Amino acid sequence: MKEVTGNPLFPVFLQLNKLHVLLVGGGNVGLEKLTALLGNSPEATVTLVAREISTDVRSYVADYPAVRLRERAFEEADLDGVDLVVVASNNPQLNAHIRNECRKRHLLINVADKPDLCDFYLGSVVKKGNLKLGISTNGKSPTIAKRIKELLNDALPDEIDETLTYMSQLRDLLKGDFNDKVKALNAHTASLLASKEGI
Ligand SMILES: C[C@@]1(CC(=O)O)C2=NC(=C\c3[nH]c(c(CCC(=O)O)c3CC(=O)O)Cc3[nH]c(c(CC(=O)O)c3CCC(=O)O)/C=C3\N/C(=C\2)[C@@H](CCC(=O)O)[C@]3(C)CC(=O)O)/[C@H]1CCC(=O)O
Ligand SMILES: NC(=O)c1ccc[n+]([C@@H]2O[C@H](COP(=O)([O-])OP(=O)(O)OC[C@H]3O[C@@H](n4cnc5c(N)ncnc54)[C@H](O)[C@@H]3O)[C@@H](O)[C@H]2O)c1
Repeated sequence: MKEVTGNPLFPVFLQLNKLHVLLVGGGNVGLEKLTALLGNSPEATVTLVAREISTDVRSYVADYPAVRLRERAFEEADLDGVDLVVVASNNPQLNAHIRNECRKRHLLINVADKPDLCDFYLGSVVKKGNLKLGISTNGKSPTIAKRIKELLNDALPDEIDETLTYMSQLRDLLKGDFNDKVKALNAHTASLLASKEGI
């Protein structure tokens, strides 16, 4: 069916542990974005460039050896060799400049709190072991995204990760062709929606 609601966002889950992220800005918002990146992908390579890097950022990255700090102004060469760009500076002209440079290089960019300058948004994240849910409100209300995260965090049992591990083992054990496997896996999980306890 054709999308008619005016929400064009396409969700993906990036293997950030294999990618190099440039983060520009080392203040409060820079720290928020850094926490979001490394909280999900502790092994991500992140280069943080900022004129001033806060002490909070410095103490946070102490546990992340793959983070490189560069305390200086942004330079265009910072975009060389990176896969993704996140900007959290307090300088609107700089934000717009980096956004334009990224467009020329076909690099995807997020400018914190500036939806018009973003190719992608960060989402609210629910994590239960191998289960990860990304929540977006299409930029309408990050506060509601946060509330939905809290709601789902409480609603989903922690044991769901055991179920995922069990299902993964079961999949490896199943014989037969692809269709038979899918049927068996569906049969095993058919009752899960019936009760929350079942998960
Ligand atoms: C999910 C999360 C991830 C993260 O930031 O890591 C995130 N914002 C979070 C929180 C949050 N941000 C703001 C508040 C204050 C309350 C409020 O203003 O609503 C709160 C709530 C709080 O902190 O309690 C301020 C704010 N944010 C944006 C604007 C501009 C605008 O809306 O126009 C303004 C106003 C700035 C101003 O007034 O100047 C824009 C964006 N923020 C997004 C993501 C993207 C859309 C995500 C979506 O579709 O839902 C988008 C479009 C771009 C982006 O930044 O990626 C994180 C959830 C934290 C969690 O899960 O706990
Ligand atoms: N702090 C918040 O909660 C909040 C909320 C909503 C919006 N914002 C907006 O987000 C932006 C960032 O907020 P913040 O609190 O992190 O600001 P901040 O002043 O703490 O940090 C800004 C960072 O940008 C860096 N920077 C500035 N010019 C630079 C350059 N040319 N090259 C490299 N780095 C440069 C600074 O050195 C600093 O590290 C601001 O525009 C602010 O208005 C902040």
